[in-house]
Amino acid sequence: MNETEFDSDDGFEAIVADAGPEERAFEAALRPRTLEELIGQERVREQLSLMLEAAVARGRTPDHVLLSGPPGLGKTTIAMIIAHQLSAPLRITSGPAIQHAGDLAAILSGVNEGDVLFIDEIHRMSRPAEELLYMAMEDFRVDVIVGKGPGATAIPLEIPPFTVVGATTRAGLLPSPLRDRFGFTAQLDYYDTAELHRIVDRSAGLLDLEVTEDGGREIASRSRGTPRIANRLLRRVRDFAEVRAGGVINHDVARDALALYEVDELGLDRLDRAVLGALCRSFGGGPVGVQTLAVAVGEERETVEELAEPFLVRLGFLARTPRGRVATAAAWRHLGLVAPASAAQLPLDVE
Ligand SMILES: Nc1ncnc2c1ncn2[C@@H]1O[C@H](COP(=O)(O)OP(=O)(O)OP(=O)(O)O)[C@@H](O)[C@H]1O
Ligand SMILES: [Mg+2]
Repeated sequence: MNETEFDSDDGFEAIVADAGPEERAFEAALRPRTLEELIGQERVREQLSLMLEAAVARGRTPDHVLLSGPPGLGKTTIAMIIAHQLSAPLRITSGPAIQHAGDLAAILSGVNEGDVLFIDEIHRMSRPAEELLYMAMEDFRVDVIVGKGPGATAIPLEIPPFTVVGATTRAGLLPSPLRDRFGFTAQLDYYDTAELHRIVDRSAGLLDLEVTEDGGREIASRSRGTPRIANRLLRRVRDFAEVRAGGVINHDVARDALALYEVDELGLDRLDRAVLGALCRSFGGGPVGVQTLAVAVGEERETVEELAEPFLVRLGFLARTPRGRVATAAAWRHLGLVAPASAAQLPLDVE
């Protein structure tokens, strides 16, 4: 095992980790405000634009919208755009904040006609709240149960027509009665390098940065198909360019800055490489249980499962098999190691 690669006391600043307040403000500043400003996701953009325009023309509230897809692809951004295009107020809540049906009833009783109610992480609502929500979405009327036991009474609550925009990273976890109440579902996909390049250029423009063509492409190609990561990398490269390179972001500056931050040419960060490194060097390429793997890199199991593995799986470097995690021959190659003859080749028989 190469200790220096991940045996460090400053922990992993995973490039996909949750943002702090400063990062969130930066993100908010770069959010496209209209459908025209949104880059990529052509089909979703066109479908939404049609639906919203039709609703406005008819003077009706549009269908409820469900946005699903991995983190950082634009769900919150699109929810805000929907309200903006409708010139409607946006009310924001989230699944974890709605644990009792009463929490939702309180929100619904404050809804005005035409409001857009954004429910982030909608798959994390409680069951009773989910049931109340889909009744509200369908009939614009719910019975709120007041009191308990034999004395409980149902008080009908009329809700003016409104639009729910739900966002989820796990559409599969939504019960189908709830999923069925959404007239429009958009599945967001990873962005290609050309789209990410346009996003980098747009952000650079907003931040008044000079980024050359090859500099922008270098950042885009290390962004893991994800706009949020493209913006994050741009931010780090900006610091480097300002302090060490006179401000201009060209190919070499982008490459050197990202090398400094340990983001490699495929976008793997230190955590990703630590996981792959442990898998290959300490466990001979697996199979090894995820818990054992997590201990080997000094991280929580959830961190490995949620932050590192999805991308490694997407790249075809790691497979989740019934017997544990397995490194593929491509993973060995990426680490500059010689794959043993037994190393898994894709496609694998997995789960
Ligand atoms: N299509 C796009 N064009 C330009 N920028 C985008 C696009 N999609 C996302 N972004 C940028 O990426 C950042 C993250 O997007 P957003 O917050 O909407 O992601 P999300 O899908 O809601 O993520 P999460 O699941 O973590 O909530 C935003 O700051 C936004 O500026
Ligand atoms: Mg979001």
